Amino acid sequence: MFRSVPSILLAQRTGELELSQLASPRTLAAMAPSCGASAVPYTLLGALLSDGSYAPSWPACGGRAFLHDYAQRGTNALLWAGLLVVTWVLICRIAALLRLWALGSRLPGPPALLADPGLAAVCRAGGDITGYLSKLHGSFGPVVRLWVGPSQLLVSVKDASLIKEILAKAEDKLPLTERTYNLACGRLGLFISSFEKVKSSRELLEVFLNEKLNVGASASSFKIIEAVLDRVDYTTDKDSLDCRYFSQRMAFNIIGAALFGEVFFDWSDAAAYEELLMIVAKDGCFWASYGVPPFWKPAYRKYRSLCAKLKILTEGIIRKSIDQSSLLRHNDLRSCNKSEGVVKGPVGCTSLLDGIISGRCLYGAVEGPLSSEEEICGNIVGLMLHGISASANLVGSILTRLVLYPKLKDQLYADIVAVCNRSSELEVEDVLKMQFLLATVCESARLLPAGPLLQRCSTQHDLTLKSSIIIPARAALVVPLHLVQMDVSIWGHDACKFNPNRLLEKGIDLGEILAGHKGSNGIKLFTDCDKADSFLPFGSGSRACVGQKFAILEISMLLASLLLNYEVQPQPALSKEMDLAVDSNNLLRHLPNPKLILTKRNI
Ligand code: HEM
Repeated sequence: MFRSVPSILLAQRTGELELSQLASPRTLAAMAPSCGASAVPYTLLGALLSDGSYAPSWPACGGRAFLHDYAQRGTNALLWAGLLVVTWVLICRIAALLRLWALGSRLPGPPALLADPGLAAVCRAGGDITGYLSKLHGSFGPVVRLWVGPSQLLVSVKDASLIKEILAKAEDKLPLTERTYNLACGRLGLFISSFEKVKSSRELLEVFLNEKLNVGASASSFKIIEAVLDRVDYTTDKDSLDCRYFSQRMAFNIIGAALFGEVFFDWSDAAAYEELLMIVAKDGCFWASYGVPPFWKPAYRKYRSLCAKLKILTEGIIRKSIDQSSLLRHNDLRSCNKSEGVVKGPVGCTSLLDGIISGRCLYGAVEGPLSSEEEICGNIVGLMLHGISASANLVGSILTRLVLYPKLKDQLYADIVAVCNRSSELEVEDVLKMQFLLATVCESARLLPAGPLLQRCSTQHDLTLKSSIIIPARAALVVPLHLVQMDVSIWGHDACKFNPNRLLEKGIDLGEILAGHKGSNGIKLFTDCDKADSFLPFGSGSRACVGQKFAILEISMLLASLLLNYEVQPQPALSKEMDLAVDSNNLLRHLPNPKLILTKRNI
């Protein structure tokens, strides 16, 4: 058998070498008598520590052989180490895959093929995932597993108590969600997969969002809503407004003003920013679904350049907002010094951004999750993307109902007028008393969740549920929101019907619940456990929406101001189309996009 070069050299040193064992002419050359009899050191350390007895031939001959051999051995060692690492990674991957298959196949679901053909067909046709999951839950029960690919397991859960447990235990978001936000926003501390990493950013944001709704801030909150209404854009069509576009404008201005303060209203790039945000929000998930970013595709490169523009515009408005806040703070300081000598704390923040910056310091003097400038910019873009699309969706559905059901509009108007004192300005406390209005916003959110599936996962650990079901780590957990929030066994025979009164239970004060809510785990609006666990438009548990209270109250404030100041009607020509959207049981078959006419009320 061949011997390795090191063993030959070792043999050479010990004098046991036989010529027949020489492996190559190069080794022979290395051992030629002309190189002198002194032994070549075996290691580099040996060479350095040697007494120099081989010096006459080193480096001319033995030295070269030694270096050659040393390089060869070094390369071999590196290759071996690399091979061992790759083998180890592969073994771990295969073990994890086998484990996933073993645990996954214990869950009920269609026969385990590597990728479920039914789901693939539904996705290819851009079809109804909820309908497909509904059929599977009918056949397999409240927990169903599906193979999306050989290493991708999807587990859908429909039972109220299991959902509660899962949403509390599965603390991570799907890596795809993080990739989507990262692609669009750059580095950010919110919306990322790992709960551990997002925890403190969530808490900080919640504090500032709730602070915006503080009693002291209430007047300025309504000023924002009034400014938003003043900006209702009649330029495209003076007589009517496209409902979807109007809702988007409202949401854009509310979230923008909350984040950047009133400077947002004078921003000349606002329209371009809104357009960019909408494009980026639409395509983000598609591009993030590529495992390797498709740099070779011109459409992808265009998307990246739009994201870069979005970032530049965001940095611009952040700078404006910071300038305005420092000016205001400077003026405040001067007036405070003159009057009482007291300086305002972060409660006096003019915008959410101002709050975030003064709470954590923009320039990294305080280390923390929201401390880097880049991260603040990323978080702001993320909040704009998520907040605007989710809020616009909800505002749009409520406005549609207002024009579809004139009775609802009258009821809401009566509720608003009964509470507010026309002689003084509206305040947040007033809205907290408008029970029917709050119930309308929440019931609309129940019927039209922001997306069809609530998604979670546990990236590190398997989830063991009380019912001894084990869900393997990294499986995508989904809750089909339409099925759960319109489940007849929980919500009654009128589960699909719009009925705000279901939230107005005896002894329940929605305003009190909302005002008292401080945590970040979701608000409990129902006393019935199953209903509370199945009401998930804002999610629930460890990753529940931190903007829930803010969104419900801001949207209620917007509607209160809108209905108080304007008469909202559908465009007459479209009334027939509206009728077609509602069936004989008064159920909305699909959400149309009506044109609205707003007429200023004579107050
Ligand atoms: C009608 C409006 C909104 C709806 C329907 C909505 C809905 C949701 C939903 C379903 C989630 C995922 C929850 C879960 O996985 O359990 C979420 C997360 C989140 N929402 Fe909202 N949201 C709205 C408005 C807002 C606003 C206005 C903000 C802030 C300005 C906000 C901030 C967040 C944040 C930061 C998260 C991520 C939490 C995390 O990853 O830990 N949301 N939202």
